[in-house]
Amino acid sequence: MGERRIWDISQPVRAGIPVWPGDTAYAEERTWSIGPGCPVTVSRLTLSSHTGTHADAPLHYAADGEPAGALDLTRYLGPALLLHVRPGLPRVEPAHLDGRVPPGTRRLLLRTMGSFPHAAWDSRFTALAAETVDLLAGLGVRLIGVDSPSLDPEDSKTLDAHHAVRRHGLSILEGLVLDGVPEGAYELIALPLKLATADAAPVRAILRDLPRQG
Ligand SMILES: Nc1ccccc1C(=O)C[C@H](N)C(=O)O
Ligand SMILES: [Zn+2]
Ligand SMILES: [Zn+2]
Repeated sequence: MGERRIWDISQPVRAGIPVWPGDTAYAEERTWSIGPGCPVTVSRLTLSSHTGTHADAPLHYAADGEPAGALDLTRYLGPALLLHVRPGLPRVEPAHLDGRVPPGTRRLLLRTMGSFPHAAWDSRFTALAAETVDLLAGLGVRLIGVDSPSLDPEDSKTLDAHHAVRRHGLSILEGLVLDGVPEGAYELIALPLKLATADAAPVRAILRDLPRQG
């Protein structure tokens, strides 16, 4: 039985990782370094709750929303469908997914980029129309994952897509790296760090090919 391929769909978190304009830059300082009388390397990490590939908690977009430590883990582990949409769209509209999401799809990942902008922040990322969130919830989708850094446009003040997610009680992954991953069905594993009271948490997101039938 061959090993099932693992697709690493996570951003490398490192000094200089592009972050949301004005957000906390990632920093890593050595608080201990291996040397005479010191057997270890230890680091202090400074980062935003939304650094890299992460899961939003409802607390991020609702003051009374649950924090990252309370997220339902079943959302972040299990069968998922990956679909590509044309790069450069301002928003994914219902028509872009017409007939492509089988009813009963629980986890839907959308690749909206031609290639992930690892080197620099790109403000022109693709958002989701609130109507698309409504459509997906109606089909049974319970987790939406995107390569974009947000479900809403960078300058949004109303967060229409996030609030549609809130209304339907859906889960969110943002900042996925989906370059080179073909459309299709996979097993998603992307468990949020148990940051008990935070508004979001980093994940190590991977896809695994499904077991061969028969
Ligand atoms: N750091 C921020 C500061 C202000 C407003 C948004 C952000 C975000 O990171 C967006 C977030 N990833 C989101 O879930 O939409
Ligand atoms: Zn976020
Ligand atoms: Zn978000």
